[in-house]
Amino acid sequence: MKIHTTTDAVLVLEDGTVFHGKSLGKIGTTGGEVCFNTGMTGYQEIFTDPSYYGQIVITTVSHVGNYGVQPEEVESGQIQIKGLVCKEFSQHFSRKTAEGSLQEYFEKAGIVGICEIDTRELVRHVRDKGAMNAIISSETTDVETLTSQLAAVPSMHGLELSSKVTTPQQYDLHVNDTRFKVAVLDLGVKRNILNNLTSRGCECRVFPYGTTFEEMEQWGPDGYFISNGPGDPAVTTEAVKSVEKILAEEKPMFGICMGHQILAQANGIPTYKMHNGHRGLNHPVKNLITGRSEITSQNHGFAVDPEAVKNNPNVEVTHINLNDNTVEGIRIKNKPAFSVQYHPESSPGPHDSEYLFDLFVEMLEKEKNK
Ligand SMILES: NC(=O)CC[C@H](N)C(=O)O
Repeated sequence: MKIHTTTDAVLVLEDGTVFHGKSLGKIGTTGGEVCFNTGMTGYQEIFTDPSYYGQIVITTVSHVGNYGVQPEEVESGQIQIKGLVCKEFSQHFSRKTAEGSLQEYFEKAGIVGICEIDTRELVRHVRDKGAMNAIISSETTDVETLTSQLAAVPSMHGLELSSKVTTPQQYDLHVNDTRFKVAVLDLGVKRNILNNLTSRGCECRVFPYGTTFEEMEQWGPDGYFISNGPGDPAVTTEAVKSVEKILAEEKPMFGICMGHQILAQANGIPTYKMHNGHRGLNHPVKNLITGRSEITSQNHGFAVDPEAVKNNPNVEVTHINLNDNTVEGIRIKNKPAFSVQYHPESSPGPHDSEYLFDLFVEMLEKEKNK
């Protein structure tokens, strides 16, 4: 195995904090919003999840790269993170099915990162101070230069990013025995969400961000799926317009993460930026309908306003987060529409919540037989 040489690298946070470490991936400079993921496994799925577009990921797991990479573990066609921060970055990998090292994978994709950082200290800092922008460089360690470059990194607040990661053109996913036709509004959809739909007999037509309800409706779908995606949901307004029409026409719909935030907004419920988001595979959520709890996979930095949900006569809270009571799921009273803030497709993560895809299919069945 070819071992790549490392060089000094530096991480500069928006609040002036500086961490020194070693380079990983491509030698270069990169900026984005720092966020931390508390999962122990699943780095390739995380790095290719389009919802991470524009973000620098810190992994709290201390050892990254040790099981290499393989093509089946991608959630989209490319690496989406802007950069990686970790403690130990392993250039050696050991797994029978792995096809290459994470180092080569990053180099090929031009991804810059930094390792040999005290990630415990860094995560505590970000946890206490809240989400902020940062810059990583292995080209220069001159903090002054980097601080001035950091000023040009856009704030995640008010940033529309779905248009950057959505499919450029609509495409179809066929299944052998089509039970239902589902129109997917792609705000940055993860592959495993689509797999969960097709494996349940849903033929999907995936539409780009900005597609109107009328354009999707022409295909004659049985229901709609509104996907996850990066950026600030408050400015993902084109999707809100489509969902308002889906609701007005009483068409079945299911939304995940960004899709959940869009369904909330279509009901007049605003979103807000969290102090720190939820990112990892171990977030406890309670289903208020069944009383059962589930361990969920999460990746979001915004959430829906709990007061506005409570005061909305048309919306019911179906799931809450057991760590901080944030709203994790809603359904619309007397309409076939529901959504969750977390990721039932997991990937990576436990499969406790896959039942939500079954509920969607049951809903499609019920509506079709009406
Ligand atoms: N995974 C997602 O869909 C994330 C939604 C949104 N970008 C957020 O951070 O809250």
